[in-house]
Amino acid sequence: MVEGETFIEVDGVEKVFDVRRKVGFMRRERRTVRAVDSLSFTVPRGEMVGYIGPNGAGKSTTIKMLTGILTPSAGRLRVAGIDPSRERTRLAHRIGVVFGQRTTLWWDLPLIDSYRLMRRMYRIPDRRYEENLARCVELLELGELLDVPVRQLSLGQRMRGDIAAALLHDPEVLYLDEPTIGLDVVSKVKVRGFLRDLNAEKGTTVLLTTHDLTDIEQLCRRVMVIDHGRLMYDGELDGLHQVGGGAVERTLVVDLERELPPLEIEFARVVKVEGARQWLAFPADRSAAPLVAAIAQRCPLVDLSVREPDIEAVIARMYVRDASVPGPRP
Ligand SMILES: Nc1ncnc2c1ncn2[C@@H]1O[C@H](COP(=O)(O)OP(=O)(O)OP(=O)(O)O)[C@@H](O)[C@H]1O
Repeated sequence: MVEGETFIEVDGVEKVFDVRRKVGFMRRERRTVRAVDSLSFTVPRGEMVGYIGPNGAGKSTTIKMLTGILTPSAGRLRVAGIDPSRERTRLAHRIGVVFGQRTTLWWDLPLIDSYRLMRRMYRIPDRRYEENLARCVELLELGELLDVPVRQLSLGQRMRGDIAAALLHDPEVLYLDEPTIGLDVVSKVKVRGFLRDLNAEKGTTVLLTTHDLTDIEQLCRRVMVIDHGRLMYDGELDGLHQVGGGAVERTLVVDLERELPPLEIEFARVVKVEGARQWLAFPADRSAAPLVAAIAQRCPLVDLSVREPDIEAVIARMYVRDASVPGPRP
């Protein structure tokens, strides 16, 4: 398969769960949940795509079908030409998965022991294992952590350890489910930088699920939005920002040296004031730097932070959008 060729193919895929719920002492009610509904998209080899949506939208279910953990109720699914649920083991050698909220590492063992076990499980040739491990250790700064039991690692360290584990066998595609959840700013920057380099150097196809729009902004040109199991949007991130007729906003929170009336600054508006603290909303596609500079000219700043719009806010806007919004790609 060559670069640019379709690597992931999802065609009219559905996933319906049968759920039984206890409603009385003896009675159980049966109902079905359509977690994924008429889902179709393709991803070419080497692309990094954001896959976003509110809680319960169907993202994890999609990823589980792409890895072969779940079988679709209907439709056709192929990854590298393989039907995941039929040939899960064969596919496992070609994919890597990171679930941010769970670890694939052995909790009580030092990190390096998990890697050694994976080397055996995937039968990774010695040279490839050594090279990939060395690369991950260097770029993800794992050197000091290799002999530490996983349970003693911080969340950010553990996440970097998990990403390395998913890459030791050189997967052609990496599924990332919330890889930066709960990480501090420094760890987020490290993880994003690593993923960007991985994609650029190795051409790894990446499907990234996240609630953090900055992950998407910094890594993906294309974004797919899913809600109630259906694809609501598939296109450039910039297009998503315009959805709903107005750009999504970020918020600059400033602690001023003294209390002031709401600041009046071009392209920003004060949305809240509490003592010397003010919240200024500004378009998400503009830099905060000139805004900070303009405020600092009026009053010295004690502290500041920028809050990103969350995915829910972006999607909420999609429901009030006009008919001109681009729909799913053909
Ligand atoms: N094994 C299951 N049995 C029954 N219902 C399920 C199962 N797995 C998922 N669901 C339901 O399917 C829907 C989609 O769930 P899914 O976990 O795919 O959403 P998600 O977009 O990943 O959400 P989140 O952002 O909260 O992780 C939800 O209504 C969920 O309750």
